[in-house]
Amino acid sequence: MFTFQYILKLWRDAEEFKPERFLDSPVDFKGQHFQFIPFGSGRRSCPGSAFPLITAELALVNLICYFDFALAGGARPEDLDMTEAPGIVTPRKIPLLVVASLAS
Ligand code: HEM
Repeated sequence: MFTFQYILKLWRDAEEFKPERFLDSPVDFKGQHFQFIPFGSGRRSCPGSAFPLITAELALVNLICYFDFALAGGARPEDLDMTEAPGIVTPRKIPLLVVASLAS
């Protein structure tokens, strides 16, 4: 049974925003590594996973290409509170406020 406490043990500094933890990591999303299974695992895993992988990348690339982003109110990345709220899609407890401006 996956509990939040169990997941905290699987990741170092689990509650900190460290996307670089995935760089050069053997952990991937394809259902073999149970600490990270966004599309489930096994025979009932998501058959549609290819679609969001491509479209999410496309959307993200377009946002990064056309906008500059800054944290609202001059907040610093290291001060972000990454606490999660309960829910099916694991929302943030405190909303992330960013200011987007057209890239120069
Ligand atoms: C970011 C997008 C998506 C995420 C995170 C996601 C995630 C998941 C997860 C976690 C499951 C349950 C797997 C399990 O029970 O072990 C699932 C099942 C499923 N997903 Fe997705 N999914 C996404 C998009 C899609 C899309 C775009 C489609 C179809 C075009 C799709 C079709 C399905 C179907 C049919 C199942 C049921 C599979 C079964 O029970 O055999 N999903 N998905």
